[in-house]
Amino acid sequence: GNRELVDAPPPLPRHFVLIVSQTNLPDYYRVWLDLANNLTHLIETRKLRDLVHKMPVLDPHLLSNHRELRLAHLALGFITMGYVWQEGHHAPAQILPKALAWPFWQVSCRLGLPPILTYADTVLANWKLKDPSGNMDLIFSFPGGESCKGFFIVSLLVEMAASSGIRGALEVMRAMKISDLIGIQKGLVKVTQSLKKMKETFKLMHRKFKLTPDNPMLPRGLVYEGLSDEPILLSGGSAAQSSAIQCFDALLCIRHEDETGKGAFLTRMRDYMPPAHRQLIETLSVSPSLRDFILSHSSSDLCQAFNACVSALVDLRSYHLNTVTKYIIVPGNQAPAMGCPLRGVGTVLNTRGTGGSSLMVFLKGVRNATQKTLISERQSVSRESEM
Ligand code: HEM
Repeated sequence: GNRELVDAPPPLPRHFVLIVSQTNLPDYYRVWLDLANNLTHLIETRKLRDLVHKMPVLDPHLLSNHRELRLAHLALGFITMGYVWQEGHHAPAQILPKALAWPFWQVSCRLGLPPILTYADTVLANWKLKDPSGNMDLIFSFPGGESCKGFFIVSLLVEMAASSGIRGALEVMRAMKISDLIGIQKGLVKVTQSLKKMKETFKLMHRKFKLTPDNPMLPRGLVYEGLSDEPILLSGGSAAQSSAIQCFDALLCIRHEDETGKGAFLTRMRDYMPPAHRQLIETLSVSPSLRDFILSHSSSDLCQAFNACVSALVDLRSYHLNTVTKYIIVPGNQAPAMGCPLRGVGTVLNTRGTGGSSLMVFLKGVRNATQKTLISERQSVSRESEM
């Protein structure tokens, strides 16, 4: 099972095992699932584009619920990525045929997601249980075999480790409303533990997973036939679209806005998240500031709990930075042209030609902004003396 991929997969929480993922659509959509299920083979034998050209334009109206829509988005997103990149880096498709573009667009509108493969597709919606003991498998895969699978499954395990932290964040907000200092502290401890678990889980990412998570150049974007004559530029799936980390940033009042555009990039990534996730981040961001609350209540326990939480997020980002260095920046460790195409049709941060320096500046900037949110002894003491 997943044991081949990861050293010691953590057991799945019970509530997770009880969720059965959607893997089927009404029979009318069989052609989508046939293509998506055989994607690796169809890309490797270069048959996918021809089959897409023969595909009928299906009406997405028979998709009746959220889960079917998410599965359809995932399938159409995979087929789209395969279609665009079938011939490799140097010959990406510029026009998405109507049989793909039209239903993908409609499904995306109903979900409030962009018509491109997102992190919410490849990581959050692309798993199924392989056996009752909780081993997971992907629903759809790209060429790139175990690397591709390992990358998605480990990302999913990291997200699962974040779930108790999201609950902790909500507990903090609730406790703050009624000035329950112990409640805030308990919630923060939960978030800290979750961030530590995320980092531990992240370590399951093997160096042998070779992939290109950055976006290759498709500077002119993609024309969605029948929908827009102008090419549309969208970002590729990236863990920067993970809503969990942005929720923690919002809770801990970590601000990334500055002249380098980091904040704008991270805010833009919210457009690639499911609307309910985006909404939660926005609600947390406009809530009264937890940091100011803590500064105004001279409780050293609370200060410590807050700082432990921020430090755990700094640690997670430092670990991520090191991983990125090993995967992307270190020369000679470039992924093969047709690795795992977790790619978009626009550029996010151009790592090519700069030796990855702009990427490192970005990631370090994000980490440093996190660090700056720590409450220093001087700040807490000066507030105390004001009181
Ligand atoms: C080998 C594994 C990974 C690599 C090579 C990698 C690479 C990158 C790159 C290149 C970026 C810059 C933004 C972009 O180009 O889209 C980024 C950002 C980001 N990644 Fe990863 N990533 C990996 C795994 C993960 C995992 C498992 C997570 C956890 C969910 C994660 C969370 C993030 C976040 C939150 C950002 C936005 C910057 C921030 O908020 O700190 N990454 N990553």
